[in-house]
Amino acid sequence: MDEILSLDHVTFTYSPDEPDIKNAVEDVSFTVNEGEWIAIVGHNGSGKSTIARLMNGLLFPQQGTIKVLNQSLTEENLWDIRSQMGMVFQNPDNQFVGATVQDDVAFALENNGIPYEEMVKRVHEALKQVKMDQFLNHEPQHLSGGQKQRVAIAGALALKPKLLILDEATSMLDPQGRAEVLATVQALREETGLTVLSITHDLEEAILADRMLFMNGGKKFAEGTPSEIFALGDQLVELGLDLPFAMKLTKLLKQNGVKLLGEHMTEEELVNDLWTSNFKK
Ligand SMILES: Nc1ncnc2c1ncn2[C@@H]1O[C@H](COP(=O)(O)OP(=O)(O)OP(=O)(O)O)[C@@H](O)[C@H]1O
Repeated sequence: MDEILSLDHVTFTYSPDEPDIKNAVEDVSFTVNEGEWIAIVGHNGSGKSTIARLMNGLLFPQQGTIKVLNQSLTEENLWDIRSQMGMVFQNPDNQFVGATVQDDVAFALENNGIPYEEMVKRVHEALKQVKMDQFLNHEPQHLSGGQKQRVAIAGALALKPKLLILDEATSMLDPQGRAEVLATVQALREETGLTVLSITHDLEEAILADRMLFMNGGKKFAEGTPSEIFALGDQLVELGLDLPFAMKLTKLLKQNGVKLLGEHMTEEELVNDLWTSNFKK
């Protein structure tokens, strides 16, 4: 599998002249391979946003290396490397630059000097991929939060990035908007094999990833599949993370003597187990 991004023993401090202040990111290594969805989780101050800024070249580490497509990220190749990464941020209202949906998606293409016909084609394709092609001429203020984030994803996709980074991209949305955005990302992965890195507080989002990195106090506390990470159970809670709803309910049901075969991360799995273990004849 091709490596898209890697951090190798990366350490960063916002206060290099003050050794008493803890590093924001300390000795963190991980790799994102082509086609994977990696989720970085952790409570406030655990270093997630700093990692996002480091990956995007807004900050440079004091120690360690960051590679994108096997190229070390430096001030010289920053713009070239950035163009390979599509980023979607937290606030849907801060990301719109165009007066209409299509202007917005076209904006970065225009800045990158993409010829007009190619630009029109890419805008249509990208909006179709996020199922917003019927909104071409809509004004952003008339869209829901979920729709705005889908347009932001289209804006990133139009540049044909190697990696889509979602930086708390669902955290300001209502449950419906969040579900819409996550379904869009899942569909894109199935249809195009898109590589995704999401930075999130939302464990329901992290469950969808192939692998999770759990940050604590600037360090990588654990890395594994969602099942491996959630198997840490109470340790996660002690370190400030809430467990997914289905896991909490499974625990309570078991404590109350309800027969269940396993632990469950999703409501669907839990319902299936409840049904087979208790009602199915
Ligand atoms: N601009 C800054 N200047 C100085 N210290 C900072 C700055 N930004 C973050 N920090 C510190 O770096 C550490 C990691 O913060 P970071 O914002 O990366 O964590 P986070 O996991 O993204 O938190 P949150 O979920 O609240 O955004 C914290 O101790 C934080 O106080």
